[in-house]
Amino acid sequence: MNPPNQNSSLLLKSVKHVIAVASGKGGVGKSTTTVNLALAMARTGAKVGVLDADIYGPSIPLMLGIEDFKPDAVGEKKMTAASAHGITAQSIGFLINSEDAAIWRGPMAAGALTQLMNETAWPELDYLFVDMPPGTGDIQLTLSQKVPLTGAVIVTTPQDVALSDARKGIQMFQKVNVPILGVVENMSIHICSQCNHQEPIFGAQGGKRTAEQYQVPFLGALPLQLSIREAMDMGKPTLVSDPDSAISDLYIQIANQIVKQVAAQQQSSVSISISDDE
Ligand SMILES: Nc1ncnc2c1ncn2[C@@H]1O[C@H](COP(=O)(O)OP(=O)(O)OP(=O)(O)O)[C@@H](O)[C@H]1O
Repeated sequence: MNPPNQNSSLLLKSVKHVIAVASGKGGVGKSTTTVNLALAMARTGAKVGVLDADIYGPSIPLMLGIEDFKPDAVGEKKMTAASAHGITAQSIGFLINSEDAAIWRGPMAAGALTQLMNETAWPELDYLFVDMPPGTGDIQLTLSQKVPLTGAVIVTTPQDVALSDARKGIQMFQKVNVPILGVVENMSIHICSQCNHQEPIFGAQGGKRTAEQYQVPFLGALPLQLSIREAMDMGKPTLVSDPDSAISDLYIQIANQIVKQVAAQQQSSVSISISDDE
């Protein structure tokens, strides 16, 4: 058996683990979840970065309040990344106009993204989260093959249309031997900011059922809550604006689950390589 993702053509020497965050469907809260999980992980003392590879809607500069950042050259071939709230961030949005990128064909977009990853002067990082473009087409497939991924986290909402796309995402990563670290169910339940009434607007437990169906870990659920959106729009994600809240705690729990899954993957790929050598 082959070690996971052995065809990766990019090697990031300063980055220990690269984690893709993907969703089959757009708008399910992939970027929001990526940013908050990265900040949650940084709170545990890990060195964390985020790469915004969502060419159709690079939103991480806005979410981290760093829209005006412009990378500087480092030597002849590399460029700096931004830093915000204790994490490192690089975005396709710092370099190109998203309206131009939206019409790029698959190979061009995948080429630009792998170049962005390779030509950034990343500091030493324990985890680099890659906010993938939504969907499971050529761009996503090429990225999953070219980037040396430790694993993928799938973000979904609980309704059927999002779940069916999330399943396609799981299948895509499995096809290229990228381990699924788990499924996060976002917008799981709506909590009213006035009366705290809880309502499963998009259905209940769909992400959990999908994880069970594919026998991959269920990492946790996040509510649909006004404060999460408001914090993001201000460039101060919940982990920054309200670090001791129940919501921040949920992100921290999910981040801890991811750390555990990464460790489990490392162990299983070590044992796969050992048995390969025999
Ligand atoms: N749990 C949540 N509660 C409230 N609002 C949320 C939640 N998650 C995301 N949002 C909001 O939903 C909108 C879409 O989120 P986001 O941009 O993270 O989605 P996405 O899946 O990355 O979208 P795209 O695929 O278009 O890039 C944003 O306005 C964000 O603030």
